[in-house]
Amino acid sequence: GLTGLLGLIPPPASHTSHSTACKPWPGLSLLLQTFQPETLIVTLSIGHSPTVALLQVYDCLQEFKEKKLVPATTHAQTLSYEALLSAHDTVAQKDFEPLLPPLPDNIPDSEEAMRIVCLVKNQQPLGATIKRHEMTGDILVARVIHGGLAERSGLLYAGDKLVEVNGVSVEGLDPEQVIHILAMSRGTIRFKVVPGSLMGPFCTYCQVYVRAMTEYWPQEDPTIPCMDARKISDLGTCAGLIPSNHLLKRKQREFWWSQPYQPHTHLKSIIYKEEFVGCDQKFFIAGFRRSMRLCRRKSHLRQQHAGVCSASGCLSASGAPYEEVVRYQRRRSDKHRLIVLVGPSGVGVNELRRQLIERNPSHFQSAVPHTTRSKKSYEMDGREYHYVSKETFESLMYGHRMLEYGEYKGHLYGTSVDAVQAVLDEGKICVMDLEPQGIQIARTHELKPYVIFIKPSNISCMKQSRKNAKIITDYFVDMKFKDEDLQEMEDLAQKMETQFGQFFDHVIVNDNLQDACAQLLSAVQKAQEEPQWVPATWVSSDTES
Ligand SMILES: Nc1ncnc2c1ncn2[C@@H]1O[C@H](COP(=O)(O)OP(=O)(O)OP(=O)(O)O)[C@@H](O)[C@H]1O
Repeated sequence: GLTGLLGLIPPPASHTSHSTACKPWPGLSLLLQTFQPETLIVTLSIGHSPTVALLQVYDCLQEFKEKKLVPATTHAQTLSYEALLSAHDTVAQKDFEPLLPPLPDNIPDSEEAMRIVCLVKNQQPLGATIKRHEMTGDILVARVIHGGLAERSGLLYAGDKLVEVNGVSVEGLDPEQVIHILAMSRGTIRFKVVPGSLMGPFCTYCQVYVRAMTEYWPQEDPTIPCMDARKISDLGTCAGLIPSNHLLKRKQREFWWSQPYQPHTHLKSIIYKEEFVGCDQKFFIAGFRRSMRLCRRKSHLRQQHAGVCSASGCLSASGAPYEEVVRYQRRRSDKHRLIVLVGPSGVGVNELRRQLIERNPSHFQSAVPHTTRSKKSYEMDGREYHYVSKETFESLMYGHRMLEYGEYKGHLYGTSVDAVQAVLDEGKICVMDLEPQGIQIARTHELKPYVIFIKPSNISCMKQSRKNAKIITDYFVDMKFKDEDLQEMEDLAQKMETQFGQFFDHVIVNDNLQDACAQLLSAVQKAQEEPQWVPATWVSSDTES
């Protein structure tokens, strides 16, 4: 300002007699630089030399510096209204704020909880640190530094998830890469953020996501505090709960059956052998033996007749009607998630599993089951089965290390957690066939199962597609499907969906085999590579360990 300018100018040698001050004065050039030529022209036009004129300007400025600013109202009274309005309009039409880009018109529903934050960065740091969430891989605001730009804006909080910076998605980026984008940005920086659970001082709630574990009709519930809860009553869907004055806010995620149809035409025809010839070597697929499959089916039927799926068995692990869920993104260094295929007998679970493994046996694999029956001459321990004593088998059972087990013709068969872990430890994707009652046991943070329900298409379609299909039974190795088999399959599928639908991460209708196989491959890839909703306990257990 004025004080600063005058501070730079040394006072002239003879301050009082301007008329004699014709010798060089260092302040002269500074004044000349500061004032517009027109100002000097006005001064010169009243008949002074340039130096004297500038000295007069200097004196005026000194005098002005001492004056206090007074309110302009009294002076303004003498001005005309036109002059005042014109001054107002001139100021009002000026753009003092930075111009922000317009919001896009087509913001999807899923972005309802997103916030667009624009900060103007002028040579100063943002005053916030970021970190990568250990499990989800999200980039989060870690700390907002007191007094910094971010804090003063009141728009960014610790725990907020960064989605985009200046239109660039940060998904999959390292914090260092995001910092680089920020460092390179000048002027307005536009963030797209999802508010985190640690919200700022203006938000007193924290948001929790839950998955409905049972059907619920709020209209019939006299104790419901908020009718909006209706929106999360669909079995298996996830919703955000905000225990605040709004009580409940919907954040519906259509993640159950959202996989797009991707036709695939390069699948090989059906092969019924356990041994396959790969590019240059033979490989063996375990877990497809007839006794194992029949034992599994028998155990399912037995459990059905015994009504094993009690009300609480179908709810969450804690028996609650809702289960808290979080978004989980598998990191490249993490083990793969277990892929569980579930479906009514004969629907094609084993056919699909076999085709998937056959496509890439070095990537997909079955777990080798255990049995108490003795090894046959052509079998190898650890290839068809792990052959163990009844005592060993039972200790695995009672130690809750068996994901499924059953008895067939006096022998025990089952698949252990350790057998699945062995596949995952090799860096492969373990694909297993499980009766729905076993899903609860498999739902642990160590296996993080992704459950795919294989559903039959309608009976008339299946009559066509299953013309040459064969089912295995207790008495015949290969038997054609009868109409009642197809009907039974459809009925069982419906029951499974009703009782266990909350556990299904994805559903594939097995009509055309090649299409179903392509859908399976795509779902398995997404399960490993894209963020998915998982029980919150799976993620917190990992953080603690
Ligand atoms: N989409 C399809 N189109 C035609 N045939 C199919 C299709 N899916 C499966 N099949 C055939 O149906 C028969 C039964 O399939 P699969 O053996 O996979 O049944 P499953 O679901 O594993 O039942 P199980 O409980 O008996 O083991 C097989 O002959 C298989 O090739």
